[in-house]
Formats: sequence, C-alpha cells, structure tokens
Amino acid sequence: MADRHDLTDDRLLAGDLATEAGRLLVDIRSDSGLSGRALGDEGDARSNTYLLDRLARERPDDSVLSEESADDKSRLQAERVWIVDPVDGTREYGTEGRTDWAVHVALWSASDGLIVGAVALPALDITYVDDDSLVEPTTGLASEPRGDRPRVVVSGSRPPAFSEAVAEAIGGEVLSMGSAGAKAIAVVRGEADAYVHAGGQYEWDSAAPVAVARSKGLWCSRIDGSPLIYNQDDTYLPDLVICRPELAEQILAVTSVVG
Ligand SMILES: Nc1ncnc2c1ncn2[C@@H]1O[C@H](COP(=O)(O)O)[C@@H](OP(=O)(O)O)[C@H]1O
Ligand SMILES: [Mg+2]
Repeated sequence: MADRHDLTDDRLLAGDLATEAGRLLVDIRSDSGLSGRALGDEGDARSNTYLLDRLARERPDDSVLSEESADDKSRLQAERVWIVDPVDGTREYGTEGRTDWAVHVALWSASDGLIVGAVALPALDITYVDDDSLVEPTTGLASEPRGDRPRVVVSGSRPPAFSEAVAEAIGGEVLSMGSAGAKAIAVVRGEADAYVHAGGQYEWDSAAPVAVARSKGLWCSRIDGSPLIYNQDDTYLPDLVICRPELAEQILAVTSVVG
C-alpha cells in the first residue's frame, strides 16, 4: 500500500501545500489588520485548516500529525504520516518585516522513515523540497557576513547554552534567527554553516527541515550524534544539529558533552 503514490507526486504535493499555505499566510498578514499574537493565532489556525483539508482530499488514506491539531495517535498504526507545522516561527510571523518564518510539510513512511519534505519561506516567496538540485549561495535570511568565519545559527528566543562553545570550536560566530525551518534553510542556502538547538522542540519543528537539509548533503542528527527518529508516541524531539558535514565532528564533540 505504501507505493500507492509515486514519491515524485508526494514531493510535488508537499511543495505545493507548503507554498500555497505560505501564500495564504502572506495574504492574512497583509490584509487582516491583525498583528503580534493575534496574527500568529489566526495564521496558525487558517494554515492548519488549509493543509488538513487538502490532505484529506488528496491523500485520504494517510494520517496527519500537526502542531495545531489534536493527536489521536492513530498515526502510530499508519503506513504513511504527514508531519506538518502550519507556521514555524509564529512569533516572527506576527512581527512586521520579519522573513524568518516557514511552513513545514513532511511525509514519513513506516518502512523508510522521512521520505519527503518541503519548507516554504513565504516572505521570500521560495520553497525548498528534498531533491538533490543545487542551491546556489544566497542571502536574504541573514545579514551579509562580515568576514569568512563560519556562522552558527541558533534560536533568537531560546538559544542553547552551548551556542558560544560550538562557535568557538569551529572558529566561528553565533547568529540569531527565528524558526527551525528558516535556520535549517539558512544552512542549505550557505547563509550559515550550522544550526544547533537544545532544550525543547517537537517533531513538526524539524521533520521537513531535516528532510530538505539531508537531501542537500548536510549532516542531521541529535546533539549526541544519534539519528532523529519521527512518528514516535511522544513527539517531543528537543535537540538537533544540522551542519556542513565537515563540521559535524567538531560540533558534536561540544554538543554531545554539554548538551
Ligand atoms: N525550548 C523549547 N520548547 C518547545 N518548543 C521550542 C523550544 N525552543 C524552540 N521551540 C520551537 O521550535 C520552533 C523554532 O523555535 P525558534 O524560533 O525559537 O528557533 C518554534 O516553533 P513554532 O514557531 O512552530 O511554535 C518553537 O516553538
Ligand atoms: Mg514549529
């Protein structure tokens, strides 16, 4: 049953869902008259409804795990589970002018784990999927680098305690940004060299970003170097490292000890 849909169809669908939910969010942001927390709540709710409606119509046999929906755990018996975050970086979405927020759509299968991922950056009008196409170095999420030191991107509101130690280990500097998806994509785009997090996160925060980052050849793991595993009973998945592969050893030497 798992091969009912071609992987390419699923990837196209993921990309389209993330892009269209993102467009809806851009419209709500410009037209609703809301801001801050109220805008975040409205965006979360409407993006979630949009994603769930389309998945129910276009993949009626699949299960869904969403940040914004009750988890009835039927997904634990499912062959295929869409893991979605309708707005990642809700705080930044609610803040005028910020571009560091994202829509995440991933697909997990019982036989192969994460098989598809799409991360939309709606404020930049671009969506990344888990294909092997080359991503040219780009700017837009982060300020221009001041030199050639590697950059470690971390949460602006909940930076991990080891941020500075990681930067020091690779001779780099720390950069703050919102949204797990935006941070992962900053590494994909070459705007940063590593994204590290600890202290709390859920499967929907990292599933799609990890699927995309992995497809571009980046290292993705827990901070102790173990694999990130999805569709677990408990969806808490509190830490991760996404980085250029040649930096993984030095970074894990820090995060696996002090994490
Ligand atoms: N300590 C923590 N506990 C729970 N969730 C956390 C967390 N730190 C970060 N996150 C979640 O991870 C995502 C990225 O966070 P940040 O922008 O701080 O890097 C956010 O998702 P949402 O915006 O979807 O809620 C945020 O809620
Ligand atoms: Mg999130």
